[in-house]
This record gives sequence, C-alpha cells and structure tokens, in this order.
Amino acid sequence: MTMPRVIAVIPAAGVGSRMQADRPKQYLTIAGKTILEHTLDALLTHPSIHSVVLAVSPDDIYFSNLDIKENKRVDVVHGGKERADSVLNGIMHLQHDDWALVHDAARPCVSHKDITALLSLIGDNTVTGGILATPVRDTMKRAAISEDIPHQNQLNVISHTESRTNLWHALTPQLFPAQLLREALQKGLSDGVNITDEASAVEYAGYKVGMVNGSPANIKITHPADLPLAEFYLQQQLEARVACE
Ligand SMILES: Nc1ccn([C@@H]2O[C@H](COP(=O)(O)OP(=O)(O)OP(=O)(O)O)[C@@H](O)[C@H]2O)c(=O)n1
Ligand SMILES: C[C@](O)(CO)[C@H](O)COP(=O)(O)O
Repeated sequence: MTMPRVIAVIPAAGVGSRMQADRPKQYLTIAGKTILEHTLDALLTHPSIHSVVLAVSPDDIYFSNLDIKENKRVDVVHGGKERADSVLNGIMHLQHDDWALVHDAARPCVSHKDITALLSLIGDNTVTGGILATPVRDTMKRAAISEDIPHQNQLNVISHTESRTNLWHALTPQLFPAQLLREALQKGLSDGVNITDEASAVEYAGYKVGMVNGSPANIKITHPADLPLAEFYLQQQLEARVACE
C-alpha cells in the first residue's frame, strides 16, 4: 500500500484563558523554547509527516517573532472562533487524498513512538482513522452542581460516581482522511454538535474510530501547574535523545 501524504494540522489560535498568562500559552517558554516550537519540532522531525498547516489567531502578534516562520514546510492559516473552526480552516489547505494528523499546539510532549503507533491505523480497515488516548486512572465523580470550569476551592457536591470501565482520556494527535474529516466537521458544526475533538465529529458522522493507547506524558498544557510537568517531560525526552546519539 502506498502511504498517503500525512499533513499535521495544528490548532494554535487559542487565547489560553485558563492559563491566565500575559500571552497565549502556546507562546510561553519552557525548556528553552516556546511551547509551539516544541510541538512543531516534534511533528516536523517525524519521518512520516510531510508538512504542517498551522492555524494562528488573526490577532496573533507572537508567531512572527519565531524563526520557524521561515520554515517552508509550515503553512500558516487563520484560526477561528472555536478549536473546531481553526481545525476546519487548516484542513481546507489539504489535498483530497491527504490524511490529516490534528494535534494541539498545547501538547508539546507527544512522542514519535506514539505518532508512529497512531499512523499504523492508516492501513487498518476495521476503523476509520483514530486517536491517541489514555485510560482514566482516577475514580470519576459527577458533580451535582453543573459548572463548566469549576472554580478552585469551591465546594461541589458529589451527585454520583461514574464507572471508569472503558473510560479514556482523548489525546491528540487525531488522524483521519482529510476529506472525510472536513465533511464530518462541517456537518457537526452545522448541526450544532459540541465538537471538542475531531473524533466527536467523525463519530457523529457514523464512523468507527480507533483508539491507540498513548503516553499519559502527552499532556495538554492548560493550567499553570501543567508548565513544570511539561518541562520535566521535555527534559526527559531530550536526555533520552542525547543518550541515543
Ligand atoms: N479558537 C481556538 C481555540 C483553541 N485552539 C487551539 O486548540 C488547542 C486546545 O485548546 P485549549 O487547550 O482549550 O486552548 P485555549 O482555547 O487557548 O485555552 P482556554 O480554553 O484555556 O482559553 C490549543 O492549542 C489552542 O491554541 C485553536 O486553535 N482555536
Ligand atoms: C482535543 C482535545 O485535546 C482532546 O482531549 C481536547 O478536547 C481539547 O479541549 P480544549 O477545551 O479545546 O482544550
């Protein structure tokens, strides 16, 4: 089977409100580089990734300061109101037969091992693409009070304990045929479905989506407490790479 082109689509147009920093979190520096540069490096150095389409905010004033803006394998598009809009804008730049590997800019710790494992789904006819995911490890509680973003130190009351059997955290990258994902996102968005990841759109479109067990170190940097943890994982990866040289 000839391998199709795999284009990484990176949504990087968020404001990072939960990080409460002086700039969008993808432009915070850890382990010597911005989070975005770490993420782009991880994808651009993977041998099976052809190029990157990067979605940045129309108001972005930070990307132009990065050397990576000169990289000919990085195409820049404008992001949209929600993450799904940014991803859709990015996919518009892919060719019909491409596969889209969608990966959050806020996940710099992704490993080549996990990317390679996910890419193996391209030849798997039992599913239509798939995602990296990691099994839930904590007991999961449903709060009685519905709160989108729980405030710290607020007292919530437990409604009940959710079963964690077959419960996974969806990670990224998420890998799908570009045309199929484009149509699934357009349908989900136009039907008003809450699309928080690519798989939710592809599931809504009726396809069977694979889940590949990925490293829990592939964290999404969201809150300030995530920064030292991500830095630790990145330093670990660097030391492992140096040891192999
Ligand atoms: N309109 C948006 C919103 C988010 N993202 C990107 O989607 C990824 C995951 O989103 P999230 O972690 O929620 O980032 P933010 O939306 O920036 O964070 P917050 O929700 O705290 O504002 C991030 O790389 C973010 O830059 C995007 O490209 N376009
Ligand atoms: C795509 C994702 O990272 C999978 O867990 C997650 O849904 C992104 O959510 P966010 O609220 O946009 O960070």
